[in-house]
Amino acid sequence: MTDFRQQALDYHAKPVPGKICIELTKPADSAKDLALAYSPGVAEPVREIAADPDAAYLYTGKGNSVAVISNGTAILGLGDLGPLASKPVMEGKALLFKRFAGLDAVDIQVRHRTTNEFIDTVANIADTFGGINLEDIKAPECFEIEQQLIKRCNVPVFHDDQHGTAIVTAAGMLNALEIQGKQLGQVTIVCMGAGAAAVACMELLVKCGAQRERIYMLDRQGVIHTRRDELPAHKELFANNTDKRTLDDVMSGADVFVGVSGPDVLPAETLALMAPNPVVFACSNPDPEIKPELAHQVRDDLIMATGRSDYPNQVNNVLCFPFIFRGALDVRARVINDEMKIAAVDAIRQISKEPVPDEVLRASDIGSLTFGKQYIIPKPMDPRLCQRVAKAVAQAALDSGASQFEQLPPHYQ
Ligand SMILES: O=C([O-])CC(=O)C(=O)O
Ligand SMILES: [Mg+2]
Repeated sequence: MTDFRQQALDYHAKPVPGKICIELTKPADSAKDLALAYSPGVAEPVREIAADPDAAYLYTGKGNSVAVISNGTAILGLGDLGPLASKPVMEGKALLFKRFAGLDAVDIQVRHRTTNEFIDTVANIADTFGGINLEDIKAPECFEIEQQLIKRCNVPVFHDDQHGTAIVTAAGMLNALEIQGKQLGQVTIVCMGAGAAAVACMELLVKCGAQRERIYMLDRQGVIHTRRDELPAHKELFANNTDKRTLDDVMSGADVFVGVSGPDVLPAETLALMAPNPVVFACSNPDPEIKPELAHQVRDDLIMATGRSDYPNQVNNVLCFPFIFRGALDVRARVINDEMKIAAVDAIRQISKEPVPDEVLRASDIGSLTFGKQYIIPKPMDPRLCQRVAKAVAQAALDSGASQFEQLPPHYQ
């Protein structure tokens, strides 16, 4: 374990500190090159953009760029550790944007006093980028922040921990339930955690057919029910009219557990209470709500997923955010709407049901992968994700009127 810690630190420190850098896309060797790149040549695109802001997509990197913006108030499942401490995660997101979707992401950490100050900061720089990916911002502020920024920005704004996590969770859940022979509309769901990811996951599952009355959400005080006082608006949405109060109460006979809370909060004895053939998504990062080894010891009929890459079934927003932005930016969508999110769910689901390319098996160091309990969702390095998810998202943007384009760009046709 210490060895892994050192490896992780060395990975980040050597040979140069950090995980990303900037590269030039144009020659900059001769005096002529510099005259074009900088003064006087640069004045020409300046005039074009001043006359028509859309010209920025033609003459600058705007259309291929995403800002990854955090204030460090909910870094993974680690908590509120401040803006600067979130930088490795935000650089990590930039690494993933580039590696999986060819997008140039810039990580930005914002220090602020009030929520409005954060909103103003992001709104004031948004035009620089093709899209804004909000990351690791705690609830309940994240809801207000995202809603205000969607209103104020001309480019798509997407809170990854809400919607990226929700899209991947919904895709994995629908596939897992299909394998277990259950219907989303009939299952009882326990959601441990009531933060950004929890609320968004449950909302998207409801849009996909889950029944709100069969969802039990828990925060640190236990089950969120209708007789609790002074619930914030986002918890009110999932206040259940029930006498059940504890995790054990709601886990008895439950079909699904979704953990988006913190490490080791699901005891083995509680897992044992679930209905036959349960689905357990323990998605807290980096440490899940229950260790897969322990879960499998307790029962052999479950489908288990975590947010980590070192276990089967990684339910992590990396399967979504690079591709949803790729699709959205490719058709210059103004927003990322529900139609685009559902299109991403369907595309991710479908890929895992098809034969897996050899390069994915090699990269995962696995001999074979077939749709089943150990493989409910594609691997992040599957090249089909970029082609298929981005295309589905782009098409949904066109069909739903979120894009100003009339047809898909040629590389999708
Ligand atoms: O970074 C990850 O692995 C997933 C994520 O967004 C989070 O846990 O906040
Ligand atoms: Mg996150």
